[in-house]
Amino acid sequence: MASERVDLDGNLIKSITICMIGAGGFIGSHLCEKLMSETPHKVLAVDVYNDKIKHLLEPSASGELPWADRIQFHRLNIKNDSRLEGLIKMADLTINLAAICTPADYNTRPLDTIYSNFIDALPVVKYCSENSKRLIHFSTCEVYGKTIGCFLPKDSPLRQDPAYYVLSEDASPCIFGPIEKQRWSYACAKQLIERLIYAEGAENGLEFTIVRPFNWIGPRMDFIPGIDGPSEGVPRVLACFSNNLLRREPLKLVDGGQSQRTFIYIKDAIEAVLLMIENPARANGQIFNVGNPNNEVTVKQLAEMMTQVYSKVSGESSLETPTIDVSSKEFYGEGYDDSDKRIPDMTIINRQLGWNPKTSLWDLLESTLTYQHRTYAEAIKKAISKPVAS
Ligand SMILES: NC(=O)c1ccc[n+]([C@@H]2O[C@H](COP(=O)([O-])OP(=O)(O)OC[C@H]3O[C@@H](n4cnc5c(N)ncnc54)[C@H](O)[C@@H]3O)[C@@H](O)[C@H]2O)c1
Ligand SMILES: O=C(O)[C@H]1O[C@H](OP(=O)(O)OP(=O)(O)OC[C@H]2O[C@@H](n3ccc(=O)[nH]c3=O)[C@H](O)[C@@H]2O)[C@H](O)[C@@H](O)[C@@H]1O
Repeated sequence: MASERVDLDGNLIKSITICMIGAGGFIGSHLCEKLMSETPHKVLAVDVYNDKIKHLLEPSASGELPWADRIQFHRLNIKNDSRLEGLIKMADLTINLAAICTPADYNTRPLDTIYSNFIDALPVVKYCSENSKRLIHFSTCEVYGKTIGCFLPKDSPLRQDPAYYVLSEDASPCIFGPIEKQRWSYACAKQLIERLIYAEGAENGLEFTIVRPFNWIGPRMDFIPGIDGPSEGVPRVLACFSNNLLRREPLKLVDGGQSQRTFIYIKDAIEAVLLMIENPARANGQIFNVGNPNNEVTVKQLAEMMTQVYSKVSGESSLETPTIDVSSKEFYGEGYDDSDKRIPDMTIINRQLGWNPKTSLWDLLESTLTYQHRTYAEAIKKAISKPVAS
């Protein structure tokens, strides 16, 4: 099967070795799964954790692990480990996913956020450039910040004009709030590393691709507080709302849940990444939005849909008051701010890779919440029934 695979231009795809940094996270775990089950490529998986890829590293009960010789886990922190350059040299391609990327951290741990997203990524870029290795770097749709439209008067008809809100890689400006709104520490660090990578390409010939994910969601995203993550931790919205539904608590709508997002199923997004990996001639030198413009909702609508879907998959009735409003200051603390709306322009990824997302929001929530229920419902029940220590 594997030897007959061809790229978008009809050329045979050669097997390569990929150094994947942050392979133990949400996106990394899905990308490793895809590479193991559908391609002949080898992965040097780098992370400080491997819980989310354990099933790919250890034989199942039947003793089978068909890709055992194609994936190796290297537990290391890229902040301070001299083995990193050796791993990048051994690989044909490096994919960097490592980052602090949960909004609750941006305003409360701004230094860690900036170091993680800019300083810690510097050696990765440097080693790729010096050793003439290809780099796929994960940035974010947050580099666009706010839309131009949100600065127009509330009743301006221009707010309905896509020119004022669709986010295009080669045309949209990056609009952040003031420095005291530390929310933007993440977006700003990601923007600077994008500019550095772009400059390495322009001045030193680095072969790079930059990915800007737009709210990729699915199984294994983040953690459920108190079950497989800290009780006081605040994950991204999918896990926050899943946690509320599992515990039969109202879902918290930050500032009324009026912000808009487009959500894409992780499995659709991973197809796009695989196309980038296997079509370097079409992906090098490009910045790609990867999202699903058809799946736009306000956060409030997301909460309502998740409540309905969870009721269907769990068989439990929903609460009489399924949501409550909470201020951003109360929920995230001082210095929070928000992106108002995020619609990706798909022109470049369509043209270069012919890729389009497939899964509707309802369908992706149904498979994701089925997973959440199956994985966590029992553990939550046990945790809730434990007597609280006095
Ligand atoms: N999930 C999304 O929708 C989304 C959206 C925009 C951008 N991104 C970007 O994609 C990348 C991956 O996101 P994710 O959702 O998989 O996040 P994640 O937190 O699940 O994964 C990141 C992984 O990187 C590892 N890591 C962090 N610092 C490290 C270090 N110093 N050394 C070694 N490993 C380290 C973490 O342990 C974690 O496993 C990030 O760069 C993020 O900014 C993701
Ligand atoms: O996923 C992305 O594309 C990018 O955006 C995310 O940022 P954001 O979408 O703001 O993060 P979420 O935590 O998923 O929040 C989405 C929205 O839901 C709201 N929210 C979150 C949690 C909650 O319980 N209630 C609630 O109303 C937030 O205020 C925000 O408006 C993160 O910054 C990154 O993972 C990533 O770079």
